[in-house]
Amino acid sequence: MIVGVPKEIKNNENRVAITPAGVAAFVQNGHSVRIENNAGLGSGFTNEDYAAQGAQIVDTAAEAWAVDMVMKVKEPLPAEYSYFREDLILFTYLHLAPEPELTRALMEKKVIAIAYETIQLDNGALPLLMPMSEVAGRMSVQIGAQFLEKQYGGKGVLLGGVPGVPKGEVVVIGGGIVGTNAAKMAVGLGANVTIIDVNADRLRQLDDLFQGRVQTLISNSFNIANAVKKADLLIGAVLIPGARAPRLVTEEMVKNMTPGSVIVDVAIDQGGSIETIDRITTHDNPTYEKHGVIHYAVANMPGAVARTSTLALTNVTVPYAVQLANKGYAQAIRDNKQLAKGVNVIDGKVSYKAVADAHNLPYASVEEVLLVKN
Ligand SMILES: NC(=O)C1=CN([C@@H]2O[C@H](COP(=O)(O)OP(=O)(O)OC[C@H]3O[C@@H](n4cnc5c(N)ncnc54)[C@H](O)[C@@H]3O)[C@@H](O)[C@H]2O)C=CC1
Ligand SMILES: CC(=O)C(=O)O
Repeated sequence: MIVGVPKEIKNNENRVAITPAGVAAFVQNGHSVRIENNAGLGSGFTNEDYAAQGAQIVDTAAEAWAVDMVMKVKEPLPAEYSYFREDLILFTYLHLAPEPELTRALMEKKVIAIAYETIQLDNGALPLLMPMSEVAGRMSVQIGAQFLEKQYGGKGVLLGGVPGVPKGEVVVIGGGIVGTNAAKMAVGLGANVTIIDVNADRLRQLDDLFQGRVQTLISNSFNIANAVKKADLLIGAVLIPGARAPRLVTEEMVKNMTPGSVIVDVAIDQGGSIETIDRITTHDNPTYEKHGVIHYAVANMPGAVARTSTLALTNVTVPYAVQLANKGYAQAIRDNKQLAKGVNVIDGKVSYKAVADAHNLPYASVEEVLLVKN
């Protein structure tokens, strides 16, 4: 199989879908890899590093897309839709629930679209989302701390406080991977931390993990309203796999926050969990202000720490990609239930229920589609 790796084109997206070690893994398994010129530079990998492992460096995105399987980091942008074609395997983050146009384009061109973020283990874990959630969770607190500084428009609160002065209040909604990593950083800085989750068992685990150093609260609108009101830094970290994020924080709740507070909605890639977040922001222009509160809604946070993120991401994606290349997509999906959960669009049909529901489209299970197709 020929595997292609285009250069990422999203704003300040410095990650790349493969490292030289990944090229070596494909080549050892008898495959060829085409990498777009300088695709790895943002993560510290040169053309020569890739070529030394047997990759072919190509000058244009078109050449990197003219392959059997494309590996990317972020969802394709409209400028890339023209590269879609029937039976192309696309392996990347897709986040289709808030992306009707991309969903339609993948369906129309009958791309086999496999989303990193919905590959799921039997215990419910999302192994290809996890490393980027670890990164974004940790970043959310350092970003929030920065925007709380006066020169960035914040209220001038130091999250850890100092002796004799109240600590900052950090409220995290969603106690999964992002939420836990955010809480670790916030506790480390000495802030008062509240974690809100809908899953009482998860709250028990967090209470154990943090040994009573965080306040846990069950998720309901009463608890959320009270917690949001006192938050200096509010972090949105909820997820229902594949689905549009639930809007848990209303505009009224945001109006009750004190001016200069900061919201970092990490869940923006699934459409966002805060009512006043009405746009995706970029690393170039990461915030806007509404009701006196700073809103941060960057959908590719890990792109800013690309060296760490590329290594962490490719550690987990490449083994699945090698399975797809070795067996072909149909056999790989049949053999691996976890990988099958990643298939969001196949043969023009939506094969992930939450995505079909988000767009009011018919759903067809991947097994059904494969039976008819082959
Ligand atoms: N903006 C960015 O650059 C990045 C965004 N993300 C996104 O962050 C979000 C969170 O990801 P993970 O932590 O990995 O997910 P996760 O599945 O580990 O955690 C989500 C948590 O949300 C909780 N939850 C669900 N509904 C809830 C409700 N109504 N109230 C309170 N809690 C609720 C779940 O019980 C779970 O504990 C996802 O949308 C993910 O794609 C991840 C990495 C980078
Ligand atoms: C998860 C995701 O979309 C990202 O890392 O950019």
